[in-house]
Amino acid sequence: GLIKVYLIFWPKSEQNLLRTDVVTVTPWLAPIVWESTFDPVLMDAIFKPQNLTIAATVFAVGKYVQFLKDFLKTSEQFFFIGFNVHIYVFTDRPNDVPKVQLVSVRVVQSSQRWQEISARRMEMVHTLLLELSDSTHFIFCLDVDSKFHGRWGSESLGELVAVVHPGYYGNPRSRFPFERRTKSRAYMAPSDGDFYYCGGAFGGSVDQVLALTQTCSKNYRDDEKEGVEAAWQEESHLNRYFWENKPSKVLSPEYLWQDFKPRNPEIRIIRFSGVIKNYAAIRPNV
Ligand SMILES: CC(=O)N[C@H]1[C@@H](OP(=O)(O)OP(=O)(O)OC[C@H]2O[C@@H](n3ccc(=O)[nH]c3=O)[C@H](O)[C@@H]2O)O[C@H](CO)[C@H](O)[C@@H]1O
Ligand SMILES: [Mn+2]
Repeated sequence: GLIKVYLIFWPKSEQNLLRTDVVTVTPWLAPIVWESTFDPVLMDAIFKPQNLTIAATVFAVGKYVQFLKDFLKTSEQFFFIGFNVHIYVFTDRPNDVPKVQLVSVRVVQSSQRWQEISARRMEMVHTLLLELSDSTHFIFCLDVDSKFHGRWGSESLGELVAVVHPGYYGNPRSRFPFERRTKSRAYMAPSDGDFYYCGGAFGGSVDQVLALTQTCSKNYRDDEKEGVEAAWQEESHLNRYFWENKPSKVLSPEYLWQDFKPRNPEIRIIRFSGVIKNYAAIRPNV
């Protein structure tokens, strides 16, 4: 009797599975994943027998192909080790894609504007997912200008998964860079919003990400027809989507840090991080 009650309150190692310095659950009871809130061995023991296939999409258009080598190399070290992983690389320079197993290359058009390259990812991911729905269980859509530095695994799986943007999580909600103009379909009122999520990493089940990419790409296109481009392109539409459709799991900024930022004390591990880059040298426009 007593010992079982004790175990319910203090599973396994009480020091390890407890974080009191950060918020670990949302007001709609979705977990927020931080180091030491989960047991990686236990998570893998639950998910590995399910024989899941995990897809990741990454766009490397124009000069961004230079980031592929490190992205792919580090994904082999840290991303869903021991799972069936398939990476889909979208590029206009297929000959520059490093030869790595389980990578598929899809040729896409470039654009004169980085904003369009970034924003059009949504509809291309949507098209891909229509083909993958039978063979793939979960998908993550990731920025290419980044490297893995630590485990990113089964603890991140969920129906609809958002990553808290590393740049704003200490700010009051009113300072989140949501789209504030009512003429955009990404509009968020001053009191709206839970977290500010990043466009550089999100995911979920194939069905959920199909719905997300359909809505976000349609809203981006419909805005475009009216001459409107949201403040942070698809990231703005993504944030509006997650406001209306709450993520079932939220990943902490451990899952997308930025190399130029000093590591805050609550960040005990950096799993994935954007590299420092010279925007003027690599983007088609500034
Ligand atoms: C940390 C984070 O969440 N970053 C977001 C932020 O970007 P960043 O400043 O990190 O944007 P970025 O330059 O990495 O562009 C986003 C992604 O688009 C692709 N790309 C872009 C330009 C190009 O010439 N070729 C190319 O392939 C590439 O996969 C890149 O990783 O703002 C962007 C604005 O829309 C996106 O929301 C990014 O996801
Ligand atoms: Mn990026």
